[in-house]
Amino acid sequence: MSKIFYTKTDEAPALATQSFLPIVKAFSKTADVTLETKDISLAGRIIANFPDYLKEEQRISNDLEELGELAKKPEANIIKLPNISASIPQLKEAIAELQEKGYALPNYPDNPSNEKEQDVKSRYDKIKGSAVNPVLREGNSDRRAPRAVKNYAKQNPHSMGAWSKDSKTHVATMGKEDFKSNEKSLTIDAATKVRIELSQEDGSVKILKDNIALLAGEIIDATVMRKAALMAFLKEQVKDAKDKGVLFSLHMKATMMKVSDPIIFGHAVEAYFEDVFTKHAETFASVGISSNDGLENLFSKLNDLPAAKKAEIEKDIEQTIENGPDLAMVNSDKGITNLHVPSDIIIDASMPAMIRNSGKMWNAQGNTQDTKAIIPDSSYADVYTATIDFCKKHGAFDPTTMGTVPNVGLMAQKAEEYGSHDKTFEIANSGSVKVIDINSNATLIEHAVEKGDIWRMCQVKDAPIQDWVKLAVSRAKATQVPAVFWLDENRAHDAELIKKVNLYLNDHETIGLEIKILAPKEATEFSLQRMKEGKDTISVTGNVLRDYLTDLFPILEVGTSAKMLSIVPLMNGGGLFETGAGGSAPKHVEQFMEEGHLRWDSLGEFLALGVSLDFYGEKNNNAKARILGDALDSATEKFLINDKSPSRKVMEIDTRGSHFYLALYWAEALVNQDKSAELKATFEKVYGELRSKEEQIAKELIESQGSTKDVGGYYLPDSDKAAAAMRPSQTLNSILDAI
Ligand SMILES: NC(=O)C1=CN([C@@H]2O[C@H](COP(=O)(O)OP(=O)(O)OC[C@H]3O[C@@H](n4cnc5c(N)ncnc54)[C@H](OP(=O)(O)O)[C@@H]3O)[C@@H](O)[C@H]2O)C=CC1
Ligand SMILES: O=C(O)CCC(=O)C(=O)O
Ligand SMILES: [Mg+2]
Repeated sequence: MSKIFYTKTDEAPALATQSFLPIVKAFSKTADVTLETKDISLAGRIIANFPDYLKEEQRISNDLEELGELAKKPEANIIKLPNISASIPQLKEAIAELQEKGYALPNYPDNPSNEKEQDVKSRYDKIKGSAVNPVLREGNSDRRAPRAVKNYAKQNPHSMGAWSKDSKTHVATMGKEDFKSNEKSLTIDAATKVRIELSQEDGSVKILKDNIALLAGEIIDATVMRKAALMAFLKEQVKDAKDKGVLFSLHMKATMMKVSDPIIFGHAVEAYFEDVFTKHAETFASVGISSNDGLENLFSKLNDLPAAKKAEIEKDIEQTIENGPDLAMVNSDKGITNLHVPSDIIIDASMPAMIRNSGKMWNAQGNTQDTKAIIPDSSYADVYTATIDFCKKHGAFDPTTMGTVPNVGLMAQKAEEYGSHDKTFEIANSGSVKVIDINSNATLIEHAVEKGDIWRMCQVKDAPIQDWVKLAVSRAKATQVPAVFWLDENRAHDAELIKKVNLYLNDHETIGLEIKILAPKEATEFSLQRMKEGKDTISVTGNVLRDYLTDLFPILEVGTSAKMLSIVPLMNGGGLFETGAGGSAPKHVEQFMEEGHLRWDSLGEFLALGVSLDFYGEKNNNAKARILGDALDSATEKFLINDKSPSRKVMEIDTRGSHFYLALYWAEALVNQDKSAELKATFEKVYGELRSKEEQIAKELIESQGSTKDVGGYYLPDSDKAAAAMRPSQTLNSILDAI
């Protein structure tokens, strides 16, 4: 019999699971639904990949690999919570925590000097960054705010910072010699294999990657970001931010674009701290400081130096900050800047948060200030420029009246940038990079490159494109809302995609539907204008815009992307149900440790479980599972109407209290249905008890707050301690245990 696979992940969502999963298990049991947990946490993935270093009893199965295989089967039914896409500093922290817990794992070798270290590094590099989503996402993405969520936001609008016409906030982007401007693209006629090679100036040839299999109809693109142009751009921005008196802030995605963006981040650190890096180049090299890992790592490595040297460097850094433009802060109280950790500022969440906050970010004094948002590559920067310009002109959006922009995103089978991880290279020697067809020996794409340039290739297969067009048409039909393909005919890759979109639209009945193709800037303006007028518009986008827009619009519309329904209809018939569109909210864990209050909003989990149960019922002919799913949907609506989402403040309802109310309403809905007398009878008792003890349970849950919490670890918490911390109401626990 098939099962629902529920993922164990990291940080706030993993804590929330400790409280929510016991409820889900207790309820599902009554409908003969089997649930199994799979560990895709960062710690779990590390442990699973190093069995040869570990004791027998420490070894665990490779759950990600198993789920990846399952995702290709029609019976797949996976509930996927957000997991950490680890930057190098996070990966190193996780390794250190595991070593401390007795796992004899090797250190991450920054500069491997032998084969063994090379093997260790390549295993860790597979775990690093966005390593889970591309494996599980064997389908395209359908993300939207359900009607109940929109209605809730209209009645309970979140705060929106006012915008002023003379805000100095702006986006700075390269526009030349970047990934967008240097892109070349073509569609492959017949299946073949290609290799990527670097012809170096001394005449020698270095193979960067061999035997890349391409299918007929596959689109490939390749491009290069030039280091010299990037450095000149970044230095200009440092100066300009100082001149204009705005915050210097860098926005990119070092997690998802795990090869290119940490390098770009490192260049920004070096551009800002140019004097420091020039003066101390040798010292930095001697202790293995890499600008790519950020300031936090730099400061910790200074401890390996003699005290006087350390003090001298710290003073130079302080001086540079004092003389330079103000830096945007991640945490002003703790002195954590935008340049501390590459994974701290992730563009999909950071730009909308800034736009929601009047276009301001935090400065070192803990005040908000206008900002220069630096987005080096110009591929999608226009979207934010257009949004900022729109807010300057029209003022902030009004959540009580604005429309919605759902998304249909192309991402199946490592589409587009998801497939670039193993085809992105920091160029070691000047020359030219060529993509060569192994069968015909023809050069398909060629770029002249210099040392330090970042070259990358992406691919997108034909079948996912067909599936994406089909999904877009079906959403447009289901909602009768205009659908816009965000594609720019002047961009090489998009021009290839446009040909296919026009071709595959012919496969569908589209009479009466409004379907457009607009470049990202125009698509943003079109959608924002409609949104302001209370009208809805479907955005149909490639992979990166899928990521950006499914935080941007939800954060403006409903305050957070945690409330999104996030479905991935898998191409082979299964279902992957993601929980919201946000990340793993590290800030929330910090608050939980300090104050015992967790403000993770599990609405995404509730929505995902609802569709997963429904899907389960349909696939397994299990009527009770569908009743359970329907009841959960009604419960979620009531939950929203009664506003039982976690509060941000300690001693008010938190994640655990919100789960209790969901259970209460879920039981109530099962009592109120008439399709299954058996379920009704079971839940009459449960509901009666939950209702009569509501006050007692709510009190026990609140009283457990207000003190520090210890769950025995960050990346690998102690599951007994975490369960105890997340299930503090004995009254609730015993009712659930009795189901
Ligand atoms: N699908 C996945 O697996 C994803 C994973 N990630 C990973 O998550 C980590 C953290 O990423 P980051 O960019 O900081 O993004 P997060 O989404 O974790 O955090 C940004 C902010 O979003 C809000 N938020 C997100 N989810 C919730 C929720 N359920 N309830 C309440 N508020 C929420 C909070 O903002 P506020 O304070 O404004 O309320 C939060 O501080 C990274 O490792 C990243 O790679 C990121 C995105 C998706
Ligand atoms: O894969 C990742 O690292 C993050 C993905 C993400 O942010 C998203 O899917 O919205
Ligand atoms: Mg995202």
